[in-house]
Amino acid sequence: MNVAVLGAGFMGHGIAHVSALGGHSVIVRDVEQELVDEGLEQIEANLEEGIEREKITPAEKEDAIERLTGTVSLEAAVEEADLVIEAVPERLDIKQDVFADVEEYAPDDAVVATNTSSLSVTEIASILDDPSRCIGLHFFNPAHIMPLVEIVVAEQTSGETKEFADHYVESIEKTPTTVTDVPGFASSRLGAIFSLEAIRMAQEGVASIEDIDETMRLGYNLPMGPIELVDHTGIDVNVEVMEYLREELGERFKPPQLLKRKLRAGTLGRKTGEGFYIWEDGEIAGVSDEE
Ligand SMILES: NC(=O)c1ccc[n+]([C@@H]2O[C@H](COP(=O)([O-])OP(=O)(O)OC[C@H]3O[C@@H](n4cnc5c(N)ncnc54)[C@H](O)[C@@H]3O)[C@@H](O)[C@H]2O)c1
Repeated sequence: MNVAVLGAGFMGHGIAHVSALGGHSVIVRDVEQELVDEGLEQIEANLEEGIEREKITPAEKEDAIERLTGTVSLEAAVEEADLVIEAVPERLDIKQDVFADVEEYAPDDAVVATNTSSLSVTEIASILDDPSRCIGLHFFNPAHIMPLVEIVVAEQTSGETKEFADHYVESIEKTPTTVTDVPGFASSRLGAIFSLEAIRMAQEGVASIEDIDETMRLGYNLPMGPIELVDHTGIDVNVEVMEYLREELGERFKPPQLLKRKLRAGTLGRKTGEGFYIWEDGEIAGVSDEE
């Protein structure tokens, strides 16, 4: 199928990567050519790493690269799409603007999916003339490695759209879970509360961020501690998710001051090289001294 991925950032390039490896023709769209190019370069680097780790063969990499193109034109990206997946910033107005444009240029029967981690899919879909073709496809970061896709069924989603989404997730060899469209779905709601409490504990001096993360890694057999996870997924994205959950579900989701300070300073975690930790080449290289 033809897949259009809108946004070539962290999630967008990962979704494009797995879609191309799954045998689909993929067009990635971002607002500037430089961002498109960076996304495509990142996919190539991640595919190369896949070869080094013996997850894919060099031929699979070449085939995936051949199926991938990039553009800054929304029309060119979606005009022949069977499936459009948006991975633009986590703001209702931006996502709705994007969907309104998609409806103008995409075929009438294209499925329109959002990778929102917390917004209401039902509300995003409401901008469409035909919201029955909208669904949530919630990938996890990094999308080319994480095996789960939460399929979020909006109030308006048709059975046909859900079936199409199941089929797509299967084609990219991910495991789907299905959730109804409630704030934070199953994953972000629980994940946010976990990270929030960890940051509050660091703020109160209960333990260092490294010790909090180490405790959860070793004590609960997690691959990553809850504060490291915030750096990994992006402090800006986390604050937006927490603010939304706070509005919908209550004060227990209020972002801690320490997290907001980092947002204001522009130290957003792995993607800017510093958050709670210092990051070099995607790995933790130390702890930020701004604690
Ligand atoms: N980062 C995560 O861990 C994670 C996990 C799951 C879901 N998500 C969700 O995925 C979405 C994207 O997050 P991200 O971390 O990839 O953000 P990001 O900032 O890395 O990427 C967003 C990209 O969208 C581009 N963009 C902005 N407006 C656009 C438009 N109109 N058309 C096309 N591109 C546009 C930006 O230039 C940027 O490159 C958000 O909804 C987020 O909640 C994020």
